Amino acid sequence: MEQTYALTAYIAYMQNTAPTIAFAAVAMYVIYYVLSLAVPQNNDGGVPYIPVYKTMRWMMKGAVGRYEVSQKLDKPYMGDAGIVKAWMFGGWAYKVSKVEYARRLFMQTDIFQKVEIRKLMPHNLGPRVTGSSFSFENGDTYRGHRAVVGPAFRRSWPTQLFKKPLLELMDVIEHESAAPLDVLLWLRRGTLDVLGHIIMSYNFNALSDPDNKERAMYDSLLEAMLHPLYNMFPWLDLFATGERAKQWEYLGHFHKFIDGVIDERLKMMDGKPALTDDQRNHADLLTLFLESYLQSKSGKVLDDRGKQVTPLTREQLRSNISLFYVAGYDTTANSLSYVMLELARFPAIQKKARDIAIEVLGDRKDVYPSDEQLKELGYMDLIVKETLRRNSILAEIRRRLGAPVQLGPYTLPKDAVVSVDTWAIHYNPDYFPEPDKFIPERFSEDVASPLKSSVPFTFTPFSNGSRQCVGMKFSLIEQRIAISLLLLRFEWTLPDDSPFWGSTPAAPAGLISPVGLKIITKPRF
Ligand code: HEM
Repeated sequence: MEQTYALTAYIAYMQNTAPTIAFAAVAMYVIYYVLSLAVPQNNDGGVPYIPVYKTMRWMMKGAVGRYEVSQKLDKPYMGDAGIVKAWMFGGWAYKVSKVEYARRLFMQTDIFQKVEIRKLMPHNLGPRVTGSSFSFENGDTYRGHRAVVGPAFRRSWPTQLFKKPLLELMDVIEHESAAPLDVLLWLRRGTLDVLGHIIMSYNFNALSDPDNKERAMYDSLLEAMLHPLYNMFPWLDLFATGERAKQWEYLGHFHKFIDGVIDERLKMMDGKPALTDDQRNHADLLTLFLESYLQSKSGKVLDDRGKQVTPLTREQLRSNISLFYVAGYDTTANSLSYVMLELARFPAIQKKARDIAIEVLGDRKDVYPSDEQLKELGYMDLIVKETLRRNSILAEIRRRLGAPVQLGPYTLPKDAVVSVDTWAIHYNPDYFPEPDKFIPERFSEDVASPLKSSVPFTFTPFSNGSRQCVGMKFSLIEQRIAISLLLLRFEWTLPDDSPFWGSTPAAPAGLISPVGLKIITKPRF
């Protein structure tokens, strides 16, 4: 009887206290976890670090601007070390701002390897979009992808390829010019229509049909990929609900959509004779990519070391096409938005550029550059370069260490994630004198140009070395044409009360874009 009583008392005691014990255990674990985040292990020789709560606070601030983050958060912690570590992708990652460290990251590709982001964040939605595509592979797998994907980008880019969507963009901007233009919105739609056309002759109708389902899904997916909170704590995707759960569904739709286009094109191309040079000049990227894929199936494609390439799987074909969209869409739209912003802030440079466009193309509404005329519009490239120096779209160019690396007094451990901090370098007065000034001529080939930048590996909006952006030429040509047309068709300025006169609100990380930018556009004809 006594024993039964003791047992009942013990069970009652446990029932009352078990939740408390469990809660205490969880709380202790959380405290331990937070502390372990806050103080990184010193296994690198004492690289300075940014406390987690500070990074979190800045990430949660919304559109504060990358310049502010760089100057007020990164710079003070980095000091003279030229390196700092901060919490990202669920762990501590390094950022470097010394040109010597950056040079090694770009050139020593055997050690500074591309981050295979699917392995780093296995539960996260972002890496599923671009899957096993060549941007996230290393070694032989990368070489195989590159051999098949490369020819689609190593081609001429006739101006006619861009004509229809870019002229449509100008007409839409004219139509919208009664009120200040939501620059990012319309340039994103315009560049998506260019991309759809050039990648796989698909018309998203992003300019003419704002409700297009594919575009809306695709925009939402991109937003999901770059969400700072999910990139800081990737495991949150295990508990995706609401909008995030919907974005997981969009991923399935998007993959199915790309698969459908590939199937149809393969059916059309399989067994057909090889393309002529003229057909190749006017073909879309998908055609060139699949031509090369079909050749790899007959064992005709060799990588840069002369090794026969294993044909890509269907999933890899789809992943590479998805990558072209992800890599080429917002990057160019954001860059063009910043060009409009900088030329609004600096009307004398806008006028100089317009005079050049008029001299080359004539002062009429209905002009469009020929391939020959495009060569004479090189000043637009200087504007794009200076714009990208001041507003680098990819704030960080990231690698993972295949072996321990000595950088100055520090030894970074194998597997550490290291990135080049483009904003810190682009605003360093040792590399770019008077960095706050907007001076396109610093990128001129003329040695007498003022404040010329001449230190190698310091201007890297498109990265550097063998992993430099493959779409750079394509993007520069698209921007050269778009800027010339904008200058001919419009004059533009910032509203008097625009916050962009004094600062540049933008997302603090990920792809940098001028959030909320409005510009007054005045048609010239
Ligand atoms: C202003 C526009 C653009 C900017 C600023 C930009 C910037 C970059 C940067 C910084 C990289 C990273 C390379 C690295 O990790 O070292 C990259 C890679 C890449 N970009 Fe671009 N990009 C732009 C436009 C485009 C366009 C239009 C396309 C294609 C349609 C494109 C396709 C790619 C691809 C496929 C890669 C992966 C290359 C590799 O991993 O080897 N990009 N880009």
